[in-house]
Amino acid sequence: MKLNEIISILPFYKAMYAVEDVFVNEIKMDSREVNQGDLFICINGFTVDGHEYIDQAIANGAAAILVEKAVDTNIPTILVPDSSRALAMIAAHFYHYPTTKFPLIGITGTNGKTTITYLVEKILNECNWKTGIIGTIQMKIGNRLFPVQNTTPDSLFLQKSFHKMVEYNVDTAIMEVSSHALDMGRTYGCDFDVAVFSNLSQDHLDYHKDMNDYLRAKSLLFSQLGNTYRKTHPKFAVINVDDPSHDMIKRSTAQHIITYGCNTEAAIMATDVELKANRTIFTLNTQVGEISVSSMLIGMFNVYNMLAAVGVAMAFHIPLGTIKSALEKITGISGRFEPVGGDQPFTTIVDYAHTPDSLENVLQVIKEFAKKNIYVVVGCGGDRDKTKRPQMAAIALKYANKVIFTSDNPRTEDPSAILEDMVNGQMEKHYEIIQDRRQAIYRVINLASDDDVVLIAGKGHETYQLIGHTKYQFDDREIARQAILSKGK
Ligand SMILES: CC(=O)N[C@H]1[C@@H](OP(=O)(O)OP(=O)(O)OC[C@H]2O[C@@H](n3ccc(=O)[nH]c3=O)[C@H](O)[C@@H]2O)O[C@H](CO)[C@@H](O)[C@@H]1O[C@H](C)C(=O)N[C@@H](C)C(=O)N[C@H](CCC(=O)O)C(=O)O
Ligand SMILES: Nc1ncnc2c1ncn2[C@@H]1O[C@H](COP(=O)(O)OP(=O)(O)OP(=O)(O)O)[C@@H](O)[C@H]1O
Ligand SMILES: N[C@H](CCC[C@H](N)C(=O)O)C(=O)O
Ligand SMILES: [Mg+2]
Repeated sequence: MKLNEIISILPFYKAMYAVEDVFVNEIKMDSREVNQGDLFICINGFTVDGHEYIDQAIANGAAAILVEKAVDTNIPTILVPDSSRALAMIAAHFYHYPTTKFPLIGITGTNGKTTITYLVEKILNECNWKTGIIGTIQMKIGNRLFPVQNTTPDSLFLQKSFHKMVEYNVDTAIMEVSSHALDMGRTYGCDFDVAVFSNLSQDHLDYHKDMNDYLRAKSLLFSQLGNTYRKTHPKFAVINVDDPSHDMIKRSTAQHIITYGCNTEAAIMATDVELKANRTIFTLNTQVGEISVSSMLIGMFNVYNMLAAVGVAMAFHIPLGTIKSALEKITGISGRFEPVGGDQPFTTIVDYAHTPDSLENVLQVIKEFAKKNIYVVVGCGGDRDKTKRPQMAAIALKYANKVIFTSDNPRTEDPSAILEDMVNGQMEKHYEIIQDRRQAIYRVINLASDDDVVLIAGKGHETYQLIGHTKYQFDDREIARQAILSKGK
């Protein structure tokens, strides 16, 4: 695309050097990835300032650069007030507004986003729709998998990926939308058709200044819903009305609302809920009828996740029978309440609970069904909300007979300082601290005997441990399996 066509969508800019005949091959925001003929967009990040890498981008062959600070260059340079915003608009334009070509579903909330994404995928696949997914575990286009660095990647990665989805002819795309992404504008330029709100509880107070600010960020998905009119079908906000924050979310959108819940009157409700150790049965009540559902997903929180997915299905007029058959086929979601092992006389569960609310939810389910002792291995991530550390520790101690506190992803923090934040001031003392996560898992598996339940929380599907800036190969499920095999040898 020609540079002057790319910048034609920007309301304000100042161009230095002639831009008329410059052809742009690709858009890049990382100087290390720039190739001959690319447009390099300088982003002032949290760690470094992209403007510092202009020379490298030029040496790699950049045809032009876009900046938000005056710089001295000898190639076509575009100066804008805000290069992150410009990047989002330019990326959408460069890739021909891919999200106007299929319905886009965005899912936000503190817990349940990944789970709901895969439930929605299953329902849509049941209708033989081709789907694309972007979220915590990976990007998935049809059956092709791609790694992602963030739950919601930056605007350039997003628009490029949606373009791939158009090429693959997806019928719809489903994505998790994190509060960070909304706050940083990674989803500017996305044309959402359905937005889901699952719940709000404490997390990310390292980034958001308080819970109100966190909620404000979440609400941006709903104010962004339907702000373009390229698509003709109606837009929907799917909202959990049992969550105390639902009202603020409702007030953030001018679009149609589909409510769901169990305790408050809603368009979609679950009644006669039977929570069993290996199954969840409920009556699904909707405005088009009711049907019974028997799911292999465990726990009340998964009833809510299923209702959210039903809300999305309702926005697309998917028949109840199809929804039921999809929900009943799902055996589980990677790293979410995932059983490990098989023949051992105790139960081992790996779960991605890394917030106080999710840990409490999962432990409530385990408490309900555990016949004997409950053992928990848990830690907290470094460079993340410190205030959740003592809360998660207290929750683990409240439900478990013994807790092994260990490292999660310490990142750049001292692992022993994170553990100190967790245990400092705890009244209950039935815990051990084993910083090395592998040893902690071996210890807990050795402790377990007949009919006990072991919960290994926090890392779920993750296949690495991030210590300092290094990613080490690490998978809780793999280590737990090895520990079970070697137990008693
Ligand atoms: C705090 C934060 O969100 N940081 C994100 C941000 O990184 P950053 O601002 O530090 O980037 P930077 O390293 O300063 O680089 C600035 C610019 O210089 C460029 N650069 C850099 C080096 C170089 O040699 N040349 C060069 O051009 C970079 O490409 C970039 O354009 O931009 C990066 C690229 O988009 C993100 O990957 C990164 O997410 C980091 C990894 C992260 O951990 N983010 C977390 C907090 C996050 O966003 N989490 C939410 C999920 C939360 C949840 O749901 O629980 C998420 O959506 O993932
Ligand atoms: N609706 C829910 N309410 C509370 N806890 C939940 C809910 N759904 C799942 N959980 C718990 O939260 C954990 C994470 O679930 P999931 O990965 O679906 O959430 P997420 O919102 O995608 O998380 P992330 O913010 O890391 O992307 C699960 O392993 C489970 O312990
Ligand atoms: N999306 C969450 C994931 C946390 C997972 C946990 N294992 C950790 O590293 O803290 C975050 O980036 O805060
Ligand atoms: Mg997720």
